[in-house]
Amino acid sequence: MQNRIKGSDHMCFGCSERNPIGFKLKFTMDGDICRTEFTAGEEHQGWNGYMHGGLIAAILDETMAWWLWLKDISIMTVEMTIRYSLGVPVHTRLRVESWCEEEKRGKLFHMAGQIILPDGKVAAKARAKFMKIDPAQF
Ligand SMILES: CCCCCCCC(=O)SCCNC(=O)CCNC(=O)[C@H](O)C(C)(C)COP(=O)(O)OP(=O)(O)OC[C@H]1O[C@@H](n2cnc3c(N)ncnc32)[C@H](O)[C@@H]1OP(=O)(O)O
Repeated sequence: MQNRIKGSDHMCFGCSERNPIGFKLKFTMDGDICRTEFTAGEEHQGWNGYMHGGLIAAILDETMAWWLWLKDISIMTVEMTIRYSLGVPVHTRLRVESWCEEEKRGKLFHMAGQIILPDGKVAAKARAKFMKIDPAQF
């Protein structure tokens, strides 16, 4: 899976440059925080003017996953909850960040992530568990 994710033929909805309908997110590690930025368009709406909640979940999922991928840890999401505190407006530059809260036996990672509006308010916060997997099995 690692090669498929990082190789030139991967089609990940979150991060592939080749996926025509994907987010095409790019990630950097800033100390122990994984960061990306995103601006939602009309096509990402749920309620008029606001981003769809399922797509917000996808961005948070991807950003938490990349904290682990950037450390060469192959994982899959096994659980996620999200607190949606504020609507996420379209056509607005969003900051997204993730971090690790706890690692259990090197196999289960308790992660967190959040979407921050330009005024610094947290619009959505996720907590999720990621399980280490053997990439050869996928
Ligand atoms: C660049 C990266 C982008 C990637 C995209 C972003 C990430 C994603 O969205 S991944 C896609 C969504 N996730 C999935 O499709 C995962 C589907 N799940 C699976 O395939 C399997 O459950 C898999 C492979 C992860 C684990 O299967 P398996 O090895 O059989 O695990 P299983 O035996 O059930 O559990 C192993 C251990 O973890 C524990 N566990 C499982 N789930 C949880 C959980 N949610 N919380 C706590 N513990 C858990 C089990 O209790 C068990 O514990 P123990 O070893 O002590 O008995």
